[in-house]
Amino acid sequence: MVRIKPSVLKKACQINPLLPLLLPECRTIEAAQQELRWIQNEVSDKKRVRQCCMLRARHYPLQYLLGSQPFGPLDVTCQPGVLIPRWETEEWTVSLAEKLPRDMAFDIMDLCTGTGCIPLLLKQMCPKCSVFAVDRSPLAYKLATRNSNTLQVPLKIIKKDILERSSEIVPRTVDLITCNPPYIPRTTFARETARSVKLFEPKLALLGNKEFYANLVDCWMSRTDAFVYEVGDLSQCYYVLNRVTGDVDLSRKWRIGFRHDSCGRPRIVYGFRASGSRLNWASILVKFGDMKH
Ligand SMILES: C[S@@+](CC[C@H](N)C(=O)[O-])C[C@H]1O[C@@H](n2cnc3c(N)ncnc32)[C@H](O)[C@@H]1O
Repeated sequence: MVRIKPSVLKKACQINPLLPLLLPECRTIEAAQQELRWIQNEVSDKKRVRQCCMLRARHYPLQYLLGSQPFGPLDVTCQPGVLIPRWETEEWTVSLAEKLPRDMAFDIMDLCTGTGCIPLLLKQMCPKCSVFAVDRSPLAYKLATRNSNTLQVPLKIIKKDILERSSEIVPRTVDLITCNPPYIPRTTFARETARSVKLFEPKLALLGNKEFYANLVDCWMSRTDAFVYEVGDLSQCYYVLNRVTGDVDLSRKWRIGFRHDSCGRPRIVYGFRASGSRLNWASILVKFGDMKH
């Protein structure tokens, strides 16, 4: 990472002596000023504002300090030990929610739910749906429950390891599965992950690779009509595509697409049954991404 020039630090200090503490994370004076305003808005006590800035200098995440993160129309409570919702996830979740039918009752299950941000937003925007949310972390389970209660968005929250026998999680099939699994491979974690994430966000939420996409094909596709899975790179999209096209039965029954985020990075692999579903997924997901199969 490029070091901050002494001239920038000096200029920041002249504006406000707290700004240099925010520069290591914010990088520019303008971004540091914005962040200081956010902290001052949330924290009235001057001593506490300084403490927050000192924690930021040590790369402590802003959302853990302020206690929340906007996610679409919702303000989701954040706590250490549970992944902070990302803008990339918010972007596709809002786009998906806008495409789902509002006037129909159907079932959604969000796997690896963390704060519950994805199912909370889907349920908020499609109130007739029944929405399940699953996570193996006790902290995530507690926080998703708290978010569901405080936002008054009812979810059925389940504490379970999804890589274990999936049949025991919910008693039936669902119309749609969403999932943002841990997808950063160990080999790239140390090199490519931001320091604040490496130091302060839970490894359980971050480290993973093909196992969650293998689990999708092996366990979950038989129990849903459609799925939307976040990915970290194109190899994870192609893993799912190749597993489906390499299997005569799956290949005949399923359509698969990829979606990029607004920065042009691969972000989603999604799929739906070609026929026989309660909902017309081909028309719902028609402009969600690019069909590959
Ligand atoms: C990348 S985070 C996503 C959190 C949230 N959905 C979001 O988008 O902000 C992955 C989540 O998966 C959970 N997790 C990891 N392994 C799991 C497993 N085997 N079964 C269920 N949940 C798991 C972690 O606890 C974490 O909350």
